[in-house]
Amino acid sequence: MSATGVGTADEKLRDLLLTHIHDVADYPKPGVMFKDITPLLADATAFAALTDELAALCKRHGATKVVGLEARGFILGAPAAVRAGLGFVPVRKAGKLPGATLAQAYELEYGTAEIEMHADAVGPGDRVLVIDDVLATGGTAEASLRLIRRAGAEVAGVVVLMELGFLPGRERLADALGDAPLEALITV
Ligand SMILES: O=P(O)(O)OC[C@H]1O[C@H](OP(=O)(O)OP(=O)(O)O)[C@H](O)[C@@H]1O
Ligand SMILES: Nc1ncnc2[nH]cnc12
Repeated sequence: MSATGVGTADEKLRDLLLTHIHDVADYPKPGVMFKDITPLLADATAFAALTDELAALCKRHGATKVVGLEARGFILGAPAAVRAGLGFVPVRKAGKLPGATLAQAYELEYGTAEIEMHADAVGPGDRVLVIDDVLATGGTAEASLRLIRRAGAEVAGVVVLMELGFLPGRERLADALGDAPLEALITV
């Protein structure tokens, strides 16, 4: 699906999801149109439909584990993992995990950030699907793929609820993805 497409969800699901994602102008900074998923989370029908779709994608992509990206990726990834019968692995912002970690720094629009994963959370034999709510610049997802590969696991793909198609996230992710798919349920 190209960045200008509508995403991989069918029309009925797309409409249900879009109805429950609210645009908030100038949050957290002037010029940003924030995509607020809290109305979707608060609607049992929409949240269940999203969880079912994400769980189906876990199975379709042959995942053995789900990685969720702090914090909204936890909210979407954890129920999908449970529904798919898979374990869930949190990738956290630096300094939040108690065990031995792998850390990966990445470039933000301005400055840098760092995420971490427990070093033994995934490994050889695992096929890991990354789930998050939004793909924007792609920096967070790209760094997560590097962590997964550094831990010795295979990347099954990246699934996001929403891709901001006017930003170059897909292009930024391309090298780290290799042959693995990037699937956005909705592209705006
Ligand atoms: O593609 P990128 O430019 O990397 O941006 C996407 C990331 O930004 C948001 O997370 P944020 O860091 O705001 O954290 P939160 O989920 O804790 O609010 C979003 O949930 C993604 O994880
Ligand atoms: N516009 C946006 N809305 C919600 N989450 C985001 N993460 C990065 N950009 C975002």
